[in-house]
Amino acid sequence: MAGASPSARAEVVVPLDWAGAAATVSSEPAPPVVVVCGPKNAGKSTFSRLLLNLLLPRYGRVGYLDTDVGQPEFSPPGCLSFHVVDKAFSDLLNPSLRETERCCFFGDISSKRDPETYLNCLFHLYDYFVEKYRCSVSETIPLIVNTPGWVKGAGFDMLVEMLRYICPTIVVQIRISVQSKNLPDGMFWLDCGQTGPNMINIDAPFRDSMNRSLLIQKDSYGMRECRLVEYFKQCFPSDISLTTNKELAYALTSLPPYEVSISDVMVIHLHFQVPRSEVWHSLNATIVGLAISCGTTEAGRSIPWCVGLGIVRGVDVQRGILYVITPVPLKHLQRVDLLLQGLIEIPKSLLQVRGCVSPYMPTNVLHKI
Ligand SMILES: Nc1ncnc2c1ncn2[C@@H]1O[C@H](COP(=O)(O)OP(=O)(O)OP(=O)(O)O)[C@@H](O)[C@H]1O
Repeated sequence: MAGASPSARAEVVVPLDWAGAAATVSSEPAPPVVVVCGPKNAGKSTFSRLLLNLLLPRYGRVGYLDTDVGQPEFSPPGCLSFHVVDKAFSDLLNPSLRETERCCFFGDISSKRDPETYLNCLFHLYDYFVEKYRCSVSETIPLIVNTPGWVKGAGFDMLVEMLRYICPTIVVQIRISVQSKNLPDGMFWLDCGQTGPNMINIDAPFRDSMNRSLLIQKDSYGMRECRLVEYFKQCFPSDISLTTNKELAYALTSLPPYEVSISDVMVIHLHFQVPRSEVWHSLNATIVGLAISCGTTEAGRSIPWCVGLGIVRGVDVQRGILYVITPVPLKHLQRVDLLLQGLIEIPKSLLQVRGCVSPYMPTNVLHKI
């Protein structure tokens, strides 16, 4: 299939080396821990989906560690998450929201701003996987770790840290024809002489007539917006038709919000500081991570688990109440004691609806409740 043109992209292309790599991984004697890495848009997510579909019939359940905060596979933007998947992908080309087993809200679309916290979230999720799915033979499941496409500079350093921590049994590296954009060949994260995992190199799926990789650029901004729109659509039963963003914006406006007493929650600003007197106002018309505080782990980390996202659609400082819209079920919300504010914004398409004053702006937030 080398030489396939990207115009065929409505259907997944499975080059021979991809099929071979997936077959090798799925025939490993023990459930593998596979890290998929390579430059941006090389096909890491697509290959990971293909691999997951191949592992499922044998294992029944496959763990998936979603580490790309810009374009997560199963969660809204800003999250790192761990999933146990038991249903194959019917669409290999597009991500789909699924319930997470564990999620950390990093609150930004790139790890650049705070690599240390990013890595701590990732290690925390991996520790969870190991504790729950590697300690007892009967529970053991394979794991796919799809990594971000930032493979140079600090992005490379983070990938090295990630690989050293996870110690995968297989690394699948996707390479493109511009060698300078690829990761180094071989076990680049290990010191000389150390033994490592099985390495498999495959090529990006599309090539031009000169055999150069053709990368399909994605509309990352648009995809993030869609992700958030899809996420907040879950506030409504699936049989309610919300085909346009305008319909969704109206529906969100008329949805009775949860009332959260300010005294019951603590606010953590993840990537900036806010003067004490402005903390509550700063939440208005923002997306927050709804999280549950936890004690410090054995590894010395205290990263709260996030149960989902919410839109703070109003703040009544005098009554000490926040008004929050979220699709998170009440049983999980009852345990939430932290609001994590990052830099994930309400999609513009929900804020700037023609013929409708934005439901989230401060002057207009409370009177419809
Ligand atoms: N085998 C394939 N067949 C058809 N389309 C593909 C294939 N692989 C990738 N694509 C398309 O190429 C684009 C990039 O692929 P993908 O999202 O899998 O790359 P990625 O390496 O995960 O990107 P990122 O670095 O942004 O996470 C997507 O639009 C995807 O649908």
